[in-house]
Amino acid sequence: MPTYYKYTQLYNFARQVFKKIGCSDEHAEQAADVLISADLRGIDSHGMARLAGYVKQWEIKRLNPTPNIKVVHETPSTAVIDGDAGLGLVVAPTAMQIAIEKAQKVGTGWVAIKNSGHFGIAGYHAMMPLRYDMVGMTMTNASSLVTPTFSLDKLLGTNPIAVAVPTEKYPPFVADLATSAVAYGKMQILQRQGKEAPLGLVQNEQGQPSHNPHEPKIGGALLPLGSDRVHSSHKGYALGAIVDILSGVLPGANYGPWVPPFATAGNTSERTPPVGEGTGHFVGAMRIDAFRPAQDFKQSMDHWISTFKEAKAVEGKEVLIPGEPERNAHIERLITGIPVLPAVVESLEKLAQQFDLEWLENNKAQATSMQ
Ligand SMILES: NC(=O)c1ccc[n+]([C@@H]2O[C@H](COP(=O)([O-])OP(=O)(O)OC[C@H]3O[C@@H](n4cnc5c(N)ncnc54)[C@H](O)[C@@H]3O)[C@@H](O)[C@H]2O)c1
Ligand SMILES: O=C(O)C[C@H](O)C(=O)O
Repeated sequence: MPTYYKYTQLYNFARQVFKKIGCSDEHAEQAADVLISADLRGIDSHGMARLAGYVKQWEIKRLNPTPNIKVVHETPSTAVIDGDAGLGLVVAPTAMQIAIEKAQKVGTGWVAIKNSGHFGIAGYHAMMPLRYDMVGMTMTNASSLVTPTFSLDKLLGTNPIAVAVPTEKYPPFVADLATSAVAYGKMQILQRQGKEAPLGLVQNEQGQPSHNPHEPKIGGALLPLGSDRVHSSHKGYALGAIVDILSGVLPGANYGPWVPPFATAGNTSERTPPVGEGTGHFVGAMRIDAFRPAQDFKQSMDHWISTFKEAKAVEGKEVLIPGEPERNAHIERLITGIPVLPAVVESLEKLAQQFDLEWLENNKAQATSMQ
């Protein structure tokens, strides 16, 4: 059974932990905001559940809490950023801010990032340009846990893509998804719950279908989006490869199996020597009015959304717009609080002890009253 916490409690706890590892106030707030947005949006795989993983990165000296994030190459519409081994949770929003400023000046901004780390949910960064009437796009490579179609080798990360599009009266369109059949974080949730994985998400060491959510740690792997060749895993493989090339090869970050493992990832071995610097991301912002008056576009987007919402649904189901489930979770969790599984509570309790924070003791009572 999960325990429910107010998002402000979790946000403050995460912020304090980031400060304890040496982050500035500004960086700690930014990093905590990305994590808590994941939990609020119902993406339990990438919120507070990952906090201990970022601390672990710092403990093994893979994370610089005081990075000098700088532009190392640029044109009016593009830049390459060196994240100085900082938290991806901070480096990616910094890069997106630069992309937005470029788009404000010349219509679009594209920023490739090297020497960064795990950036949390791609959707957070992709949504940043929305308030400027811009389309946002984000992607990142990640620890290699995914096989290319027909392979036994884990050469790709779960490499997510997110695209956020502004609207007039409807909530924005926000597609935010791993290019693997499932994000590894969802396997971690099954591991915490002691549950099996449905077939089609992982394969075992021999490349056979498996129900074991631990497979990526014991010689097996995650499958690309599509699961197998018959069901179009070659397209998931291609999408994951595109993300890896733009995020890794383009800026000079590591790519493929050289992407450094995130501390809690299934694949813990690091392939050396590296072929680039750290983990890579790619972000972009496109000003709508560089193409068409923003108001016209947003009205058409509303029409697009209403058309899809009105589509005839199969019995007992509803057609959803990408971003809708997360927005519904956000509204609900502001009221109910955020459910945290026992294994995650335990990891947070350990952090509280490690950093001499009193958070969990104080909040258990309040948490109970929210259920
Ligand atoms: N930082 C990293 O290295 C990394 C790697 C992989 C994934 N992630 C993050 O993990 C999170 C989860 O990814 P995932 O692939 O498990 O997500 P998912 O499989 O839950 O898919 C989510 C997307 O599908 C949409 N969606 C869900 N149901 C829908 C429906 N019925 N109709 C229309 N759209 C629907 C959602 O709105 C969302 O855009 C994402 O936020 C992603 O960015 C991060
Ligand atoms: O956990 C990782 O290494 C990548 C990502 O966050 C995922 O959940 O797939």
